[in-house]
Amino acid sequence: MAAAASLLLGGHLSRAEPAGAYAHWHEATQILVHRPGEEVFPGLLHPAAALFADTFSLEGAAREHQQFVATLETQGVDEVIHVVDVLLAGTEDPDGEARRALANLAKRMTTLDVSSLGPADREAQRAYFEETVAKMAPGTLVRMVLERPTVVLGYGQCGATEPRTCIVAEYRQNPLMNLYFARDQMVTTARGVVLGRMANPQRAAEREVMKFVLAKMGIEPIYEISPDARMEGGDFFPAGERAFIGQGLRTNAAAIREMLDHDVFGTPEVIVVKDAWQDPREMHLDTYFNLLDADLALLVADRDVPDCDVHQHVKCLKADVWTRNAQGTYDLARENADFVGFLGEKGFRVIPVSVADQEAYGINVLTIGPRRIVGADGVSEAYKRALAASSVQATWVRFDNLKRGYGSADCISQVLRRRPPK
Ligand SMILES: NC(=[NH2+])NCCC[C@H](N)C(=O)O
Repeated sequence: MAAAASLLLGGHLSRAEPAGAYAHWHEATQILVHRPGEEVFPGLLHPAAALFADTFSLEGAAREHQQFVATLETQGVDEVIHVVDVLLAGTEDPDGEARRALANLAKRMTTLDVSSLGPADREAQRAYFEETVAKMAPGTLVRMVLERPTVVLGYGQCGATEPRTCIVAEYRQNPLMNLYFARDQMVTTARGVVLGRMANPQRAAEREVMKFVLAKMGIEPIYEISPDARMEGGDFFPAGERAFIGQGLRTNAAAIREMLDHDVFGTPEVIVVKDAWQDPREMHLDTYFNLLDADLALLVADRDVPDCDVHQHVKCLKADVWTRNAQGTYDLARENADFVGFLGEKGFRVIPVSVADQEAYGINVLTIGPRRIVGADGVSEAYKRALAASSVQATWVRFDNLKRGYGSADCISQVLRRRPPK
């Protein structure tokens, strides 16, 4: 509520302290989310093309998202900020800067295809479109951003009773169906926000919208991954002295190299977790690994194999350990170290999670504080007992629809600020 109020009053949310998360188990205080809306509809027609696991009820997913946000608020998260609220903030004034900026973004996300028109009509239609955008309601501009329509103009008949030639249109869209997975477009490190590059073309445009949203919140990314590299937020965990980053299906070595070279982590150590399996069921590090506290981690049981051999066991994890030297650059201190062994060495006890509970998104829980998580229900009683036995306080919400987009609580939350313990 505080968030909505300051958006309305100030027009943006800029603050003295920059965004940042020093450790994944520190108390989450500001979370950016997007409730799935009409932009998801085409994905329900062909889930695979949308990077979804299955079709689902959009109304159901929206309701589940609302309940998730309500749960975060009752669990004490200070601010849960919605992408749409940021887009709309301050746009009531038709001559204001906020509306002008939103209209420009909306125009960049929309295509007016005049290629089958004659030269004079092209110009006239472009001008007409400009005039139309200038009069649009802010909500229409937001739909343009989320649904990314293409209006294909051509010549046709005005109607059955009117044989004149008219301009007619066909409509297509390239919507941001996965925007609700708000973890993935960026990472929040100890130093600030790094804007990623999505691995799949279906999600490529999400970064521009998130960049706009961050700017409006007063958050300037400390770095943006270059167009040739790939990095998605689901692969990253800040962990105090160190940061973990997955290298696999979605995030590549080139992006991690850039992040090291530009010193975006701000940690003495960076652990690159190398996944040879590269299967969509475990597309990001946060689908098979998670951190619940300074000494407690989750790992899918069939990867919890010490001293494994990648040639024998495709889900075996190896880790490259980079350490920061006196010049502030990183050296490769250990290559292909045993990941499970490394966790033990650094004092993390692992709760092994069965493949069935992993598939129920039991690992993709959101850590909102030390040993405090919010996750999707549908996991086994045995798993709930294992968490309780490690003093983990878990709140379970129903995500029957939402998770069929191929993700759960962690994937839908971008924690922009975490508060270190006093
Ligand atoms: N952090 C995550 N695990 N995100 C899951 C993203 C799911 C989304 N449908 C995709 O394929 O990109």
